[in-house]
Amino acid sequence: MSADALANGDHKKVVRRITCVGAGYVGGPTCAMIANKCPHITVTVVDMNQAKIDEWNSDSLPIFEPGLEEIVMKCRGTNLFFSSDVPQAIRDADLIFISVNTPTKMYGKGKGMAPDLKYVESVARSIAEHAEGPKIVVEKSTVPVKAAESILSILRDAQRTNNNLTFQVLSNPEFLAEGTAMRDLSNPDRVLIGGEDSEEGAKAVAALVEVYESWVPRERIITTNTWSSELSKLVANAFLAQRISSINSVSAICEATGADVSEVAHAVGFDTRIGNKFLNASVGFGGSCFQKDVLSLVYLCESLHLNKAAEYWHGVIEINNWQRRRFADKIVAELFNTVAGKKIAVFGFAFKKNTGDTRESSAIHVCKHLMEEQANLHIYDPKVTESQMRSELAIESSEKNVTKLVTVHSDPYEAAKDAHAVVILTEWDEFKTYDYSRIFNSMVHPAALFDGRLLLKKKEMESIGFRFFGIGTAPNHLTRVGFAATP
Ligand SMILES: NC(=O)c1ccc[n+]([C@@H]2O[C@H](COP(=O)([O-])OP(=O)(O)OC[C@H]3O[C@@H](n4cnc5c(N)ncnc54)[C@H](O)[C@@H]3O)[C@@H](O)[C@H]2O)c1
Ligand SMILES: O=c1ccn([C@@H]2O[C@H](COP(=O)(O)OP(=O)(O)O[C@H]3O[C@H](CO)[C@@H](O)[C@H](O)[C@H]3O)[C@@H](O)[C@H]2O)c(=O)[nH]1
Repeated sequence: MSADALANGDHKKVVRRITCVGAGYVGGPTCAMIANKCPHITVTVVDMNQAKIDEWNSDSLPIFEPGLEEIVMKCRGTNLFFSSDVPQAIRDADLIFISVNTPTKMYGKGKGMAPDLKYVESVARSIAEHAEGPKIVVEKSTVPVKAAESILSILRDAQRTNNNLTFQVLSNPEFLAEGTAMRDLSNPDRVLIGGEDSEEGAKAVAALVEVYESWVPRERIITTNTWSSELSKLVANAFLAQRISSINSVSAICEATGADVSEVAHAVGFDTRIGNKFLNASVGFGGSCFQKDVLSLVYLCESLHLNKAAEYWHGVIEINNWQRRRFADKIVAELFNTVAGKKIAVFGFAFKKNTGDTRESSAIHVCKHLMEEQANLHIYDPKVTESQMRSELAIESSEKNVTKLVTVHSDPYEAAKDAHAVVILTEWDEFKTYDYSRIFNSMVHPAALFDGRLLLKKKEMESIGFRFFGIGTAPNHLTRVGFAATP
């Protein structure tokens, strides 16, 4: 983009070259979508991880997302490029997305709560070092409120020594969910763009709006001030996570009373003010975002001395941890209070279906508790690799324990053979299609089935012969009419 174009507000098709720093779950799919929808824009995705860039340039992409491969294969080499030459990509770009990871900080002040912004800062410094002309810099990473101010301070410092440089920093958080990333990107509920409350800020916002307008209806593109945009991302994730913790807390009430959590969710969700989405009780939410972003919100509240608000949001995490633990404890209790030396088949290790991502997966936590009880775990997941499972579990346990207690299978029937129990931890659709009579017949009896995702029908499984335990599903003696639950 020429300096004149930005200064004159001549933003029509001024964004011709986009660079995205960070070729991960967000950077890769988002840029593939932009390249596909905007043939007039050249999109370059860069990463400091050369191996990852090599994978993006190969036939075996580093992440699995339905529909991603087709688009990458179509656009790669035409207007979509993957490179590790960060300085060159910065020099070439009109607009730069910062799409790097912002994990929970594991050291120093804010340890275990605050997001670690060192990667975001290092990108800001690279832009300051290598930019030769005006740039629109866009926070795509999830960051705390006011992060744009820090980025701008670094960039403005570079302006002091180079008059050709002008920078605008926008917030454009990403709302895609893994497993449905391409669908979410091509048909988003909304695109959110926050910018500086100034003429230059408005021009930069308009330039980014124009990029999205190539495929997103204008009324779904929301523009706000920078801080509202940054905060909205954290709040959206906190609300979603809160819904899951709410229904999970209800699942415990159901198990103790004879109510059924699926029926309660169905009845409650019929109220249009409440809505029926995101009310699936589970073994707890996982993924790289919910826990991290709720903790970031809690940390923000604490930093602002809003302790009641901090406590409120922290409850969402506490319920999630409680739910995971409750489920693991239930398995041990129902297997006659000991799982030591028993074979337990685990179906599912990814944090949700249709992804190979295991970050913060509830499966890790449940497996960890079972390993502490010396269970022999036989794990099957359709997408997660053996090395990925082993390295996740080694962080929580020890490599020695993992070697001793964990076997990974490529066939679910083999995983279940001679097992005392099958435990379902991810909502993969294929788990609904298995021949459970065959599985039951191959197991040690009495054979138990623990459904942490409410995928299977209790009555059907019981008629096969399983002792069945589903999240939010009461034992049979509680569901009989005439039973009075004791508070
Ligand atoms: N994963 C999701 O579904 C999702 C959805 C919405 C928002 N987000 C947010 O988007 C951001 C990115 O998440 P992600 O899941 O794509 O992360 P990721 O870990 O998959 O990818 C981040 C990439 O950035 C690279 N990187 C880090 N610092 C760099 C630097 N200085 N120069 C070049 N490359 C660098 C890393 O090597 C890595 O490949 C996070 O803030 C996250 O909270 C994630
Ligand atoms: O009713 C539900 C819905 C989800 N989950 C679990 O919640 C976790 C997160 O699921 P989901 O939100 O679908 O996936 P993510 O990829 O983590 O996406 C969330 O986090 C992203 C990163 O910030 C946001 O962009 C998305 O909008 C937001 O949905 C997974 O473990 C799911 O199994 C439930 O237990 N019950």
